[in-house]
Amino acid sequence: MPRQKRRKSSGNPCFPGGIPGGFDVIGDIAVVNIPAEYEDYCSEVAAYIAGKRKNVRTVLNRTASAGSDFRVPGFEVIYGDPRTVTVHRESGLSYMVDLKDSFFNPRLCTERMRVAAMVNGNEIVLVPFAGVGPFAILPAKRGANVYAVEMNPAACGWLRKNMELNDASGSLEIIRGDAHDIPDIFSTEFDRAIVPAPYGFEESLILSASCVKKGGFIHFYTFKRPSEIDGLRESYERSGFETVSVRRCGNVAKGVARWAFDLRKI
Ligand SMILES: C[S@@+](CC[C@H](N)C(=O)[O-])C[C@H]1O[C@@H](n2cnc3c(N)ncnc32)[C@H](O)[C@@H]1O
Repeated sequence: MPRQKRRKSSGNPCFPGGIPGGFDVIGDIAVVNIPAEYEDYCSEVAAYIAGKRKNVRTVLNRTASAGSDFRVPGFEVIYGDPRTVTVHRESGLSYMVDLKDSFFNPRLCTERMRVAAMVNGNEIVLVPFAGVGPFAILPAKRGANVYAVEMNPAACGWLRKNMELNDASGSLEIIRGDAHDIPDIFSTEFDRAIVPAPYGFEESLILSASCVKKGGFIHFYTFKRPSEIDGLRESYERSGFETVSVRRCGNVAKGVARWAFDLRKI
């Protein structure tokens, strides 16, 4: 049930510069992470968001960080319909997701388009950590044969649903499994791997790349401080990768950003 307003206030007392940390809109659900010092203002935050984004029917506040293996945070409903299932539209495709059981990050939309634009229709592409499918379905729609690996059974269910919703069934195979087992699962030599690894999964670069052919590409996502990037590039080179490009794509914590490394296996 929507949470009761704890404190009455007039006007908009909190956010002359916007809500700290901002908010995400996934389909018609807004997700916010209200800092402790503002927790008395949940109703005002929700009303502010709903006033700014007219398509929003529900506002969820994160109550626990996405610490689990499946990267799913805890939520409380602070505005509107008490529900967590929605359909998000991105790059002409639809993604259905239940935010209480599966991860989805709308902030990576541009990044997904950037990478998918590099994929040729005849490629075989590996996508570990596929979630509900945004990194996997886009290249499948470009005609590539995509193998998506995801460990969360609920996310696999949504991935299947989204594959059908977007008419990508002919070019996408879903493997429910642990990305650590990739070298044992596949004997395929992939042309490309798109690896949106969760925080701390550095080993998934080498594991995924072991199934990519020489000259093939790996798009690897990692969370680092800017001062670590030159050293990382050198360590990737020592491990047999050429860094084609590296770009920063979003801050995740104070001083820490998400980085996309486009690597070529030498
Ligand atoms: C950072 S999210 C990326 C999800 C998706 N690619 C996206 O952009 O929305 C990580 C995903 O990896 C999955 N995951 C976590 N550990 C895994 C593992 N060892 N093997 C396979 N999938 C895993 C989680 O369930 C989650 O869906």
